[in-house]
Amino acid sequence: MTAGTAGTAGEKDGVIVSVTGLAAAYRVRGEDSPALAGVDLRVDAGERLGIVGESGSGKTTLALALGGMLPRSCHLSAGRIESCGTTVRGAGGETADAAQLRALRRERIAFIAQDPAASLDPTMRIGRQFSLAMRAQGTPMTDAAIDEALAAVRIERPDEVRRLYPHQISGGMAQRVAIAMAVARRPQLLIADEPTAALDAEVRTEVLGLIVRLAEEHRITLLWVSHDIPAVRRWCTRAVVMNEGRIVEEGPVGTVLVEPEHAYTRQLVNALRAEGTEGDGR
Ligand SMILES: Nc1ncnc2c1ncn2[C@@H]1O[C@H](COP(=O)(O)OP(=O)(O)OP(=O)(O)O)[C@@H](O)[C@H]1O
Ligand code: NI
Repeated sequence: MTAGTAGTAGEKDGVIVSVTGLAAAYRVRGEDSPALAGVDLRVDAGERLGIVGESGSGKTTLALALGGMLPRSCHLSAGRIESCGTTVRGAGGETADAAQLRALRRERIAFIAQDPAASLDPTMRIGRQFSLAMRAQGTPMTDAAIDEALAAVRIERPDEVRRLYPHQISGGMAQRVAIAMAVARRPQLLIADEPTAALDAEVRTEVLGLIVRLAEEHRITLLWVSHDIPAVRRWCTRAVVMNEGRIVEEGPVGTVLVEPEHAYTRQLVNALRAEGTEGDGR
């Protein structure tokens, strides 16, 4: 539905995301299964926000809602979402229209999903899909510029990689290509949902560091959904902890993920201490 009040609103200075009272549920076999139960979230320009919390706590649902990317089975029952100046959902339930959402996703938000293979077209050479994606958003890139973007994510011999199909490169390299494409679009907001879950530990650390470096370099606000608390602590500026569809704790990473107040967060952090996996931030 479109209403006069929805659409591209005058963005308040420096506020990239503003969510209030957001409630969402998935329709499963005719029953509503709640996923978000009243979420308030504000993200300012230049922040790197980590969203952590146990599986099923609503992280992905929240991330998708920001870009109006939820599947049809999920409906929003309350709340307001403003992303990069677009009212994705107004408080009265009015939503941005398809053209506004397309513009938002093409020009201002980029999404890096968990599975790199899924975000690349298996039938097209890397260079061609890179070039088509850039042309689609009205900022075409030369092959030389694409090579530069690939080199920036530490792909050696980018001119060769550009000529390959996705199945001819490793998962780690495919993920780097996906990151290079997302960053080349120069979005205001980059949403990464467990972008490295499919990678081994060594590559994961490198790729995460790359995303953060590129986000800083190009002043891209980063929203990063992760189970990796030490990595969020190392690379994000602020963290929110979700539990059962709510944000139960938020603040600077040095507080929330080191000396948490909430019992649930403390349990997460203590579990890491017991495993001995925290400490060096990897
Ligand atoms: N497509 C779907 N259909 C039905 N229910 C869903 C769907 N996607 C998510 N859910 C449910 O909504 C709730 C929130 O899920 P969500 O995927 O947002 O959690 P998450 O924090 O991202 O979990 P994870 O860490 O496992 O990715 C969960 O109860 C989940 O089972
Ligand atoms: Ni998820």
